[in-house]
Amino acid sequence: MTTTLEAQLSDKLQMMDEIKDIDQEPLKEEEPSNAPISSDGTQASPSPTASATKIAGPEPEFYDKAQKYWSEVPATVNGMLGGLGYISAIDIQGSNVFLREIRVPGNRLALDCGAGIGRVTRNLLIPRFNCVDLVEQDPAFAEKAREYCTTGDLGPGKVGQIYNVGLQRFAPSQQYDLIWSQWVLGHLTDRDLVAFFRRIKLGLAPGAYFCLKENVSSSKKTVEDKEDSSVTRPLESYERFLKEAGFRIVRKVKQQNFPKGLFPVYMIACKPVSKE
Ligand SMILES: C[S@@+](CC[C@H](N)C(=O)[O-])C[C@H]1O[C@@H](n2cnc3c(N)ncnc32)[C@H](O)[C@@H]1O
Repeated sequence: MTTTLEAQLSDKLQMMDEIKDIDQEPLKEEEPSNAPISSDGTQASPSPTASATKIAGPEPEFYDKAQKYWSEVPATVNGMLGGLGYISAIDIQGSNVFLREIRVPGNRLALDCGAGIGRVTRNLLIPRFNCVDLVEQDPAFAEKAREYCTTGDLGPGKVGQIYNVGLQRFAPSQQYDLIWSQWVLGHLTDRDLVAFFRRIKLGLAPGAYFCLKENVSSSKKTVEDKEDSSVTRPLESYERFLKEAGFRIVRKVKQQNFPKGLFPVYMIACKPVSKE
């Protein structure tokens, strides 16, 4: 099993399997269903409705494999970053500069998508927002996030709902001042990604941003990682899918100062076309 991000990335670079987009059909949305963990962190499984949701084609395998992969990863910052825990501070610094530049209008409530143990919530979002909700598919990470984001001087009040569900089934039930999604969208199929973007749009308060931060491929092709069951898309794919879902891109910045040999990482801030 690949243990470090460096190793994973070199695997990916070696493979450089140039694959077609997983699903290019017109997009039909699945019924989403969220299962929040209660504020004491006790409940951690999808609702019966959610688990009854069926996805056609090869997708269940794609999601099941990712779930299995992450279930074997330690619930630590190092685990979240594939062994490159030391890049966390640089990453957060880049994100902070990005958020400062776009000037997020509100500071009431934010959402962290694919939150893992809450590394982004704790270091980027909690200092800026009164309350942060999280979405994370792995139950152990979701449990850990509650602890990681409420210990020390952080206090319990800053973490709201933790939704233990895959983003492919998540639909926001609140209006957020910022929705942040980092290093997770490669785990969604193209079809689910666009459907997710459409649902996320409905969870934005007036003037709010949806931001994504993702690896992108250096070529114009999507690169597949069979081990963690993810894809690394070209930047153009994210731009196209955002547009297709009704977003306009407000700012796009490449993360600086990451170690050499990694995929380029981009931050994109966008707003719904119809709302502004
Ligand atoms: C590379 S980690 C990033 C975690 C966090 N965003 C960060 O930057 O520290 C990827 C996370 O995405 C989660 N994940 C994978 N597939 C997912 C899905 N379909 N829906 C929601 N989360 C998912 C994994 O469980 C893992 O916690």
